[in-house]
Amino acid sequence: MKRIALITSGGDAPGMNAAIRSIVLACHEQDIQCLGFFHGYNGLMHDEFKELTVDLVAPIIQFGGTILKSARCKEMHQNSGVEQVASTLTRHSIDALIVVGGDGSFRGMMALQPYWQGHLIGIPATIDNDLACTDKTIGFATAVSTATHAIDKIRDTANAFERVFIVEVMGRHSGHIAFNVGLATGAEAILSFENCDSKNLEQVQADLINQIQSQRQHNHSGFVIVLAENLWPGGPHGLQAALRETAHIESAVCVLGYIQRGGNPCPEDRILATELGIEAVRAAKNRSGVMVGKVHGQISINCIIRATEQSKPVDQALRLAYNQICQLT
Ligand SMILES: Nc1ncnc2c1ncn2[C@@H]1O[C@H](COP(=O)(O)OP(=O)(O)OP(=O)(O)O)[C@@H](O)[C@H]1O
Ligand SMILES: O=P(O)(O)OC[C@H]1O[C@](O)(CO)[C@@H](O)[C@@H]1O
Repeated sequence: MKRIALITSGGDAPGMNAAIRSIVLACHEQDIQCLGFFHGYNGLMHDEFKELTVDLVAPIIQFGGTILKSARCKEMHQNSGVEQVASTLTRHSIDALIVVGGDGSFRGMMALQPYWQGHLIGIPATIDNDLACTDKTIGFATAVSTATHAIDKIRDTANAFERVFIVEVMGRHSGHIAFNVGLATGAEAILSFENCDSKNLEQVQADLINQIQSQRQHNHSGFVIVLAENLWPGGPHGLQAALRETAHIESAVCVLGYIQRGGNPCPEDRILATELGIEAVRAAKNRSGVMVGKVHGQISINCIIRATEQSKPVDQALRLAYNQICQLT
């Protein structure tokens, strides 16, 4: 193997830079040239790249974002776009492409498979943690930590004003961030896909109102609701209006948004990214169509189809813990 291409794709995740660094260092050690293409699949489409050297990546492990930039790329949903990417890889005599990204980015690799003979390796990196075949994705631990610290601050003002707060967290359509952050902050309520029947939100709303009203009778502290994005019609403001209109409950809304995607990666993400980067280069020699992950503390290499198609529910133990805490408080 002489030459590897590398992209970061989809939502950026803290730890992507640590993965880039590790891949480049592993390539250097094995005399493999490493070309970094910019802006996800767009860079492969438009031949926008730079050779990644040890000097370039040496100081980046602690930084959020990605030095290769990231993007979504519409053209990848059409055969002509995929063919263009394949032709760039062929023209540069690339032996393997490593994609650092989420499930969509891996679907891009699957689309590429029929058009390109080189080896395709995925490294899971998304704050959403919605990829199977790995306990955690790169960026998730940092996002949970960032959101936890933010809600701790919100808690102070919620208590001081005895206010209900609706805090929206990211996760696209999965509740990994919502459940972990909700438990870590002692949120009074977690509303996510896993514990709310989206076809019966009226019942969810009625239960929530009961919970708020009964808490009001017993103590005068704040009430923090962690709400998963894309769950409630109209988002957190929709829920805010519903609480006001049906029960005269006033609340404040805080959308944590992109703050969860930024910032320096926590040690756990740096270490995970470093391990997966090294393993990805090793796998690129003789495997293709696989994702390198970590399951129960061990490196695990699985087919990207399985990683993207299999669902990864929020840990049952986490949901049980939340239910028990709710009964105790
Ligand atoms: N079905 C598909 N076929 C081909 N390419 C795809 C497909 N789905 C996604 N892609 C490519 O991968 C890119 C990234 O996908 P997406 O926007 O879903 O982010 P992601 O990798 O899932 O990361 P995150 O969810 O963290 O943002 C898309 O912009 C597109 O270029
Ligand atoms: O950057 P964009 O395109 O607004 O995407 C936001 C989405 O990306 C993520 O941050 C990562 O997948 C999701 O949590 C969120 O729904």
